[in-house]
Amino acid sequence: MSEQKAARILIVDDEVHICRNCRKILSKQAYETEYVLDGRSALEKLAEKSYDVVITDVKMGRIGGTEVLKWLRENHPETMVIVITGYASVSSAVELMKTGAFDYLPKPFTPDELRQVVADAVEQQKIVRQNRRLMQEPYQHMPRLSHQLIGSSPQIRKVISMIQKVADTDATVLLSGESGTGKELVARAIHANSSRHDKVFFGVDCGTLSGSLLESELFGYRKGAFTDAQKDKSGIFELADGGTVFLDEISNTTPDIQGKLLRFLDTREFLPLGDTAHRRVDVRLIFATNRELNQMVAEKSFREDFYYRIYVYPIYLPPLRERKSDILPIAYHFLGQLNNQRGKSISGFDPEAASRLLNYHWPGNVRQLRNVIERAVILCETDTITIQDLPHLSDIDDIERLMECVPETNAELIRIKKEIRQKAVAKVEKNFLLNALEQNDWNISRAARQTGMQRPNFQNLMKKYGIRPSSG
Ligand SMILES: Nc1ncnc2c1ncn2[C@@H]1O[C@H](COP(=O)(O)OP(=O)(O)OP(=O)(O)O)[C@@H](O)[C@H]1O
Repeated sequence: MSEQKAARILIVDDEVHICRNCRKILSKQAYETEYVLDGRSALEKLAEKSYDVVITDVKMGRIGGTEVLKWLRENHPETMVIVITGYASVSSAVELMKTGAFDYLPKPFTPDELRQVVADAVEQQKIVRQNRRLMQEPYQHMPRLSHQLIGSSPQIRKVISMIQKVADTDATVLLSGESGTGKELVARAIHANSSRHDKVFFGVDCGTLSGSLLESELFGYRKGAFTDAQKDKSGIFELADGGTVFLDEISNTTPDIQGKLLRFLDTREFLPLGDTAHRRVDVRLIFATNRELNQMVAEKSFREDFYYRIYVYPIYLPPLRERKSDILPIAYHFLGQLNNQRGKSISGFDPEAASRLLNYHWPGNVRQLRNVIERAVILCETDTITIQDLPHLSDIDDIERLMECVPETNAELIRIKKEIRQKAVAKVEKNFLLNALEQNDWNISRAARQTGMQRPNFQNLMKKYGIRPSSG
């Protein structure tokens, strides 16, 4: 089912007003809904066509929710089942969850509760489907993309289309995005798809070279230009004649270098240190930054004239957490590579591991994803990666990594503070719930009472963190 199309939902309940109400609430969400009033009709419908989510009452005549669930588990294991139960029969709902229901809704429930549980089920189902597809045919499902750029989110499609449009021009490109989002990969893709593809591609990390060293690396020097210049040395621009030079971390250059690059961009001429004759070369330039250059211009820490000269064709690489649908395809891509490298034949991720990958924050973006998969491939002893093989994706690691961040802007500071707060609170709330439940043999009422919290609130908190009674 495509992401645009709404999910198809079947409601099964012998109380017609419940069916109608559910239908009314869910139709507003652009879901396609149908209802039937008994288990037998439900099984007939389910045999006719497939549904993404089935919401079923437990007790209904001869064929109840248990039978519907059992039939679905055997025949359509990917359909998510939500069980509606009367308060008294919560324990049977819990039993049903142990046999594979996605969640349960105690009666009476509010429209918001229904919407939330259905949205969660639809989301979970997407993950399960995408994961299964990728597990069965990892490569056939990869769209054909330029230069190994994996992903099919709208954002990555836009990047690819921008690469295709600009590659075969000589336009200067400015790539921006957080660390590890794929800026260098995009620079290489531009080069590989340009008429310069059989010429050299030079990547220069401006962040690691000091001003004078960077200058001599880029422009070269003549013997005697400075004390250590024992002989002439060609610079990168000269060596890259006909090709592409990728200048990474351009925000780290001095105003002096920026001025020289500005002149070079205007004329494609440069003067090696200690020389008197200008050289002219044919080089395409691609710049990258993980800082907000316009802000640096406003703060006068980046030259404005240079900024406008390089801001010709900007391409923004969004962080991985903002294009979640790319996570699993990229993960499977790395898994394939690493299987080959390490002589393993791991077929994929189990649903829980896939969910963890999808819901993680990925501060280090695709680079971090690759490292995580590499570690998982090393740790994995079966043919499927489980969360045991993803030990570093825990909340604590996440919080610690956030605490190491050095925000560069106020907006970033606010975002990071908010994330630390949310994750830390989530960690404490989960500890609180698990501790109370464990002390009370997973009896929710007793656990709630012991902590002094209302049972429904306690239960809502459990739901928020996906803590199910069956976990006990
Ligand atoms: N869409 C993608 N598909 C496949 N691999 C990707 C993708 N994006 C990034 N990668 C891989 O992720 C790693 C990091 O990417 P890259 O070095 O291009 O990031 P970057 O933005 O240049 O990082 P930095 O700012 O730290 O230099 C590389 O191994 C790269 O091949």
